Amino acid sequence: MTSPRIVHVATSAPYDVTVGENLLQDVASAVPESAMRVLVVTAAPLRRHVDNLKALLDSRGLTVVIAEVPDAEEGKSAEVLAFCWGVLGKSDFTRSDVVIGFGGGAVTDLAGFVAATWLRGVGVIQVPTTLLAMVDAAVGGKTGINTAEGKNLVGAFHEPLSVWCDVRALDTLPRHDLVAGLAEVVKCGFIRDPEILTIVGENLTMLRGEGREGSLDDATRAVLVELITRAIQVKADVVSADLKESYLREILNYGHTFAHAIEYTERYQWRHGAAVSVGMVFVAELAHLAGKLTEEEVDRHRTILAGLGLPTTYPGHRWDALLTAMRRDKKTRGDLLRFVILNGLQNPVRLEGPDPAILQGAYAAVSA
Ligand SMILES: NC(=O)c1ccc[n+]([C@@H]2O[C@H](COP(=O)([O-])OP(=O)(O)OC[C@H]3O[C@@H](n4cnc5c(N)ncnc54)[C@H](O)[C@@H]3O)[C@@H](O)[C@H]2O)c1
Ligand SMILES: O=C(O)C(=O)C[C@@H](O)[C@H](O)[C@H](O)COP(=O)(O)O
Ligand SMILES: [Zn+2]
Repeated sequence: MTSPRIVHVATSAPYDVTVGENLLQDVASAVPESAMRVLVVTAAPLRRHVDNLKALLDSRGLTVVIAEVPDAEEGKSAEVLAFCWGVLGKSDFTRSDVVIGFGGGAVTDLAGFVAATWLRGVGVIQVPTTLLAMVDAAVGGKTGINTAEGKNLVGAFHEPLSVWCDVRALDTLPRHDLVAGLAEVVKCGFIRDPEILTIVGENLTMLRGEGREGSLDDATRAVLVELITRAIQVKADVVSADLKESYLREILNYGHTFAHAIEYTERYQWRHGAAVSVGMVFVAELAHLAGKLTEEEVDRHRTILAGLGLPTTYPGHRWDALLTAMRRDKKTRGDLLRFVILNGLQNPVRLEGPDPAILQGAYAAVSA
């Protein structure tokens, strides 16, 4: 890769997202001069990378505290949040100190919420290390945790100071996690950027990466850099126009009403991206039954997602549990379920209070 790609997020507190290689020195340099202490929130699989970052932060004379939290969704809990507050308190963190989120989307969601809540808000630098966190979770300032009742039910909008996507981190990412991240990339293709669908469609075998061992090859990395940059651009444009999700931002939730219900029902044993994949097929079917998408457009969802090796079906006979979870979705207003659907590709609209018969019909269409 020649030079890093930079996407600017033009909110009222603007920041840059950098996509490049070997960025740890840049991350260390991005900690503001005013900071004395840095809390790095991370999970066990990232230990080696974090040790390298710590050495760079140490050499800047910063006091570095590492909070290693339970991996994946287990880290997004009130107990783990309180653990991080305890670490910050015991280390005398002040408002000029900084949190770094170093890991997948679960870590960046938690780290962002730790920063949002400590002393009512300190700076956070996000260093996403999964594809999904690079293209989505670390960008846009949505932070939060899960509760016993559902996914992401508690959180805050708290934008990062900067975001650093080091694509070399993807060399150690398990193949199924890379593919899960592609679901959010494809989402950006369906809601806004058709070129994403073309690029993914032309490189399905390469992106699926069956039998791949070790580092990504240069060709795959180049395709990923293009897709990562495009997906971040979609998100940056949307959150720059509507940070707090008054309406437009809801389009980034395409497929998520059903997806979050799957994650909750499955006790978070499904990866978020895999659930989003099924969720997009569900809303595509819903849009078809509402007369907004053609059969061919629904098939395009299935072809591209299944072509990447992502799931497109979910077991039948779980409707009651799924519906209960969907009612807790943040787009719900009172008793009115609201879905983001497509009225033609790249034209997201809202479907409010759909007839229960078409909801059941869409479920039947994705049932295995
Ligand atoms: N805030 C937002 O806007 C937003 C957007 C999308 C998703 N999310 C959230 O993000 C989470 C999903 O994120 P995810 O898919 O990254 O899952 P994840 O954070 O659970 O990470 C998946 C696994 O990959 C490991 N890992 C991370 N980087 C690695 C690396 N470079 N090499 C090897 N292993 C590595 C993790 O430790 C974990 O075991 C969900 O909680 C979802 O709700 C938030
Ligand atoms: O940034 C957004 O806005 C999104 O909806 C992006 C989603 O991919 C992401 O999973 C987000 O965490 C969902 O948020 P929620 O508000 O539905 O919890
Ligand atoms: Zn998502």
